[in-house]
Amino acid sequence: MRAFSLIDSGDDRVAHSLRLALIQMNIEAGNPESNFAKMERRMEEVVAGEFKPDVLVLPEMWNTGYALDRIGELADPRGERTKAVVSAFCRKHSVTVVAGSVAEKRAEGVTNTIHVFDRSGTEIAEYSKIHLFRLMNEHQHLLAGEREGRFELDGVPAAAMICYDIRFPELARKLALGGAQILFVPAEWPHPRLHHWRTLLQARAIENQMFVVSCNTVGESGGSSFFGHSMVIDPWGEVIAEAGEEETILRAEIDISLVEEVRGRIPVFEDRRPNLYL
Ligand SMILES: NC(=O)CCC(=O)C(=O)O
Repeated sequence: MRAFSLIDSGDDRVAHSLRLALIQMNIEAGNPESNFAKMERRMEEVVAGEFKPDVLVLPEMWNTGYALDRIGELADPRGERTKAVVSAFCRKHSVTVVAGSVAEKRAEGVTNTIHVFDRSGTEIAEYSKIHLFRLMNEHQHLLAGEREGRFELDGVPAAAMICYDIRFPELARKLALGGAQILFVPAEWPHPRLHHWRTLLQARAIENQMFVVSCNTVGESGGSSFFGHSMVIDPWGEVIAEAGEEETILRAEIDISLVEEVRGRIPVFEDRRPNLYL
């Protein structure tokens, strides 16, 4: 029995509700071995519990953390280790995974990249962070992505942004205009900007009338203190689940039909006048 309800429309089975599990973890900067081992343990713990998730969400740069000085030697070559581990996990447990982001070594440089896998373990999307965060020196060590990240999870149109990307509302709006109903946001966002994090995430949900699912890290590293507060926000802007500042698994079930309902109540997309301000 699948964990979510489905509407059958020929072969196109559309999920109505999705069960989400967000792995809010303390990442050891500069230690991919330890981070892979811990993440694999956490993922197994999540699916072994009573709450059977449809989608697992992992945080930003979970393989290396912000060990940017050594990122070239630490990053996962072409993301191969990440892909092998997560794809096998999806196949084994028939779950989808938004595999946070990992530092990935490519011929041109190191990217901060999300891989998304469906229930069969097939990679269905890849997105590399397009806005690099100067305050944490990303621009000196990482290569920016050049395209947006969209995909479908169990028939639900979705998209991804990474951390600092949420400060760019025009990207979220473009993804929503393209049909996204859930926005996934892996992050590694530190104090003292908790109020920015909460406000920006809620604003992206309210203005685009979509779910926002953000998975942050916790712990201290490189002089930064990552505060957690992973969140699941509905299209009305209500926070339906929020973690504290400790390692945890944040679980929530979302009803996708709420997107249509909210978009029907306040028809923001129909009322836009882009010819006046774009
Ligand atoms: N890892 C990041 O992109 C951090 C972004 C951040 O902290 C911000 O304030 O923006």
